[in-house]
Amino acid sequence: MATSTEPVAIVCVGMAGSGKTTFMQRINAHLHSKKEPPYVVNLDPAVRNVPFESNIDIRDSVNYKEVMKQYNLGPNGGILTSLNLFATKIDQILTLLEKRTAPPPPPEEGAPPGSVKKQIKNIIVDTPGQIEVFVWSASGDILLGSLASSFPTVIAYIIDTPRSGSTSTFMSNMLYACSILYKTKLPMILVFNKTDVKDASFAKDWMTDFEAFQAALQVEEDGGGMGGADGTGAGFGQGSGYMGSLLHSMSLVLEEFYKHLRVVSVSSMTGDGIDDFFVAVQEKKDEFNRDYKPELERRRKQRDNEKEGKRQKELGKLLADLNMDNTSKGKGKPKPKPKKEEPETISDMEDAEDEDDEDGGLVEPDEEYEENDADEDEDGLKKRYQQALKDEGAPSADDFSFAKYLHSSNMG
Ligand SMILES: Nc1nc2c(ncn2[C@@H]2O[C@H](COP(=O)(O)OP(=O)(O)OP(=O)(O)O)[C@@H](O)[C@H]2O)c(=O)[nH]1
Repeated sequence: MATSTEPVAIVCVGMAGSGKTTFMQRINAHLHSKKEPPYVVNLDPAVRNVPFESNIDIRDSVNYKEVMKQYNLGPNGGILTSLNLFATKIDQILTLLEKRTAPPPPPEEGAPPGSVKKQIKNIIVDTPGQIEVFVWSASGDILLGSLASSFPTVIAYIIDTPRSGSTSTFMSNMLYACSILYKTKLPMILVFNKTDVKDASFAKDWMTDFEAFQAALQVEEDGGGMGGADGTGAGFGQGSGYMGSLLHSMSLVLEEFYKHLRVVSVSSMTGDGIDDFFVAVQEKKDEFNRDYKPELERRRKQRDNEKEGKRQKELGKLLADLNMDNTSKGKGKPKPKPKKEEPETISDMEDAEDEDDEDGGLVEPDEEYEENDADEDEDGLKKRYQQALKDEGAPSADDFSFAKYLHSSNMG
């Protein structure tokens, strides 16, 4: 059962330049000032300098430049492959996180009050600016999924407020956030950053008041511009009715999506709004435990059942290959192997080799196998197979003797 001391994982996601790293630095400093130092994880392999100390840094285990050189990749491929390599260590990472965030042992008698260790309550995670590389990759899935299966996990989507000033750039950002929410299926906080440059109240209004968004849209249409790259609304679309009606429809569609979000405005530069952000984290943590966790557990159970079904199927196939199933029971001899035609061409030969490979290296039982088999109890054999097919736990002594038995019968 969830407790309020249970650590929460905050994953910072956002477009390049939105201020993720500066925001990470700010919340890190904030937590330190509250004497609640967080556990810091950096998942951006391409970042040059991180202005804070990380407890786990992807760059310590994967050299992004080397990965690019070795696999002949571009920058995005390099980040993706680095994340893939890092994701293979997820078990070790989780073990470490669980160990570090566990409640400390009770203090020894007479220990000075300052020496008592505090439990880590926040894990903060920085991600690459190439959102799609992280959110839409298998490794991102593994990293986020594993984190969420161990800790309440919250996505902080960082938005560059000054660059979201026009209705179209604002809408693009919201659609991106929407896709992340549906892909990760984790609670999300929208963090409007850089509010020292531009106040985010306009964005809050647009999200809560449909009329306000429509009015802004009208002003932009009348002004003949539908949002330029600078976020000011100049230069793109030139007031085309198409853009206006698309944005209008989008705002209606997104109304439902907005209800699931918590919005905060902060300045990573000045520290404004950071307290608000942590209130939002607490709310979303409770929401995770209430709504998301049962769904996660349901999905995990479903996956386990599917895995078990597959395992049983494999077992059936294996026994059928060895002619150990009920249909062959009592018949004594395994089915004779059909005589293969001599290959006439190279491709025939390759096909024949492929067919052999499909057996997974298992050869048909021969006469000697059959003799050995007579002594072998079928049920016992099934059990041993089941044991061998289990993907967890160390192999038993039985497994080794059975492997030896299989090996010798194949060699015979
Ligand atoms: N004025 C202002 N500038 C900010 C704020 N937060 C970040 N910046 C600036 O925005 C720029 C980008 O910030 P970063 O923290 O490097 O952004 P990022 O999202 O980590 O960028 P990538 O690492 O490329 O993904 C830097 O020049 C920061 O100084 C803020 O709250 N206010």
